[in-house]
Amino acid sequence: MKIAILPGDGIGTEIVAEAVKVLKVLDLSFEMEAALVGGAAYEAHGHPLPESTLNLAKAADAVLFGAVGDWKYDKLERALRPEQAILGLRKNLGLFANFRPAICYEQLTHASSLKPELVAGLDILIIRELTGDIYFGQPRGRRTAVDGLFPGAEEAFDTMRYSRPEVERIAHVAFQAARRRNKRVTSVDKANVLETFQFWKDIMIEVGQQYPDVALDHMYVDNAAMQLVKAPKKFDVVVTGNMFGDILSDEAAMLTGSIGMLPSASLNDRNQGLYEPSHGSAPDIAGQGVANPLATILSAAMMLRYSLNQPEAADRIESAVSAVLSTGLRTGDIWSEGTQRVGTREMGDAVVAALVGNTSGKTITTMTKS
Ligand SMILES: NC(=O)C1=CN([C@@H]2O[C@H](COP(=O)(O)OP(=O)(O)OC[C@H]3O[C@@H](n4cnc5c(N)ncnc54)[C@H](O)[C@@H]3O)[C@@H](O)[C@H]2O)C=CC1
Ligand SMILES: CC(C)CC(=O)C(=O)O
Ligand SMILES: [Mg+2]
Repeated sequence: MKIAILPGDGIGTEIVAEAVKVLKVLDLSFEMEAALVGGAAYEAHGHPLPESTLNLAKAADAVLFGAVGDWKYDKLERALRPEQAILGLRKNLGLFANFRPAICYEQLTHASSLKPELVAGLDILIIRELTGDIYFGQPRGRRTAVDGLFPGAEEAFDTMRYSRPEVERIAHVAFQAARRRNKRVTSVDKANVLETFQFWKDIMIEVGQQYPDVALDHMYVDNAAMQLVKAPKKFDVVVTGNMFGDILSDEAAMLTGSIGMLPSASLNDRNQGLYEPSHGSAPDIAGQGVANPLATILSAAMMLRYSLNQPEAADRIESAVSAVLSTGLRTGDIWSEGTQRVGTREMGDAVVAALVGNTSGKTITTMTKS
C-alpha cells in the first residue's frame, strides 16, 4: 500500500508533519512518498500540480493532503494559482464524494462559539459533491456584455451545472451513508431560484424512492445556514452541491470548536481517496507553529478506515485524540480558560504519546526533543 504525502503551502507543511508522525508510530506496512503541490510546486516547477505529483497521487492507494494557497499568488493567472492543484487532483482522480463529519468532542463543548447545549453530542455528516457545480462548469471567463443591464460593459461569468449521473451517484452515497447512521438525509438546494438545483432536488426524490427506510427532506441553502447554528443536532446527513457544501462545512466547523477540528475524505468510485483537513493554508498563522493539527490527524484516521482497510488503527487514532483532549491540551484555536495551550508540534507529540500508551507531560517533552 502506498500513501502520497502532499503537504502543500502555509500551515499545510506543519500539520501534515504531525499526521505523518502519528502514522509512523502505528508501524503499519505501507510506503509513504512526498511531493510538492500548490505554491511550493509552482516555485520549484512553474506549475501548482506538476505531472510527477499528479502521477504519484494517481498511483497511490491514498493521498494525505495539507492545504494550498497564499495571498501572494492571487495575481497569477488562474491556471497557475495554488488552488488549481487541489481542484485538479479532485477532478483527475474522480473524487466526487466529499465526507466532512462535524463531530463535537465532549471535551470541546465550551470551545464552540455556540451555547454548549446546542453542540453537546453533535455528530452530523456533510456530504459535498466535489467535482461538479459552478466550481468546474464551463464556459467561464470575462467578456464584453452584449445584453443585460449594461450592454458594452466588461462582465465576468461562471456556469453552474450538474448532469443526471453526477447527482444520482452523490445521492446514492448520501442515502447509503444515512443507512449506516440515523437514516435521515437533508438535501440542501436553492431550487426556488436555480434550475440546476430544481434538477438536483427532483433527482434526490427519485433516488430516495430506492431507500424507503431513509427519511429525506429538503432545505434551501439560506435556511440550512441558519438552521445549522439554530439547531444543528436536528441534522443527520446533509447532502449538497460543491459550492454550498464548501460554505456550509466551514460554518459547521465552528460547531465542533474550530475549523482545525474538521477532517475530510474525498472518495472516488474505487474507494481511492484524498484526505485533508477542511481548512486552507491559513497564511495568517503559517510558520508560527500554532496551527491545530487534529483535523489532519483525524483525516489520516479516515484514510486508514476508508482507503487502507485498517479500521482498528483508525479507531486508535481517534481514541488517542480524545484522550489528549481529556488531558486538557489545546492549540490556540480551541483554547479556553483552564486548559493548557500548546503548539502544533506538542499537540502531535501528545497524540503519538497517547498512541504508545503514555500521556504524561514528561514523555511528551522527551519525544519532542528526540
Ligand atoms: N483545500 C485547500 O487547500 C484549501 C485552500 N484554501 C486556501 O487557503 C488560503 C487561506 O484561505 P482562508 O480563506 O484564510 O481559509 P483558511 O481555512 O486557511 O483560514 C481561515 C481562518 O481559520 C484559521 N485556521 C485554519 N486552519 C486552522 C488550523 N488548523 N488551526 C488554527 N486555525 C486555523 C486561519 O488562521 C484563519 O483565521 C487561500 O489561499 C485559500 O484559497 C482554502 C480552503 C481550502
Ligand atoms: C480551493 C477551494 C475550493 C478549496 C476549499 O475551500 C475547500 O475544499 O473547502
Ligand atoms: Mg472550503
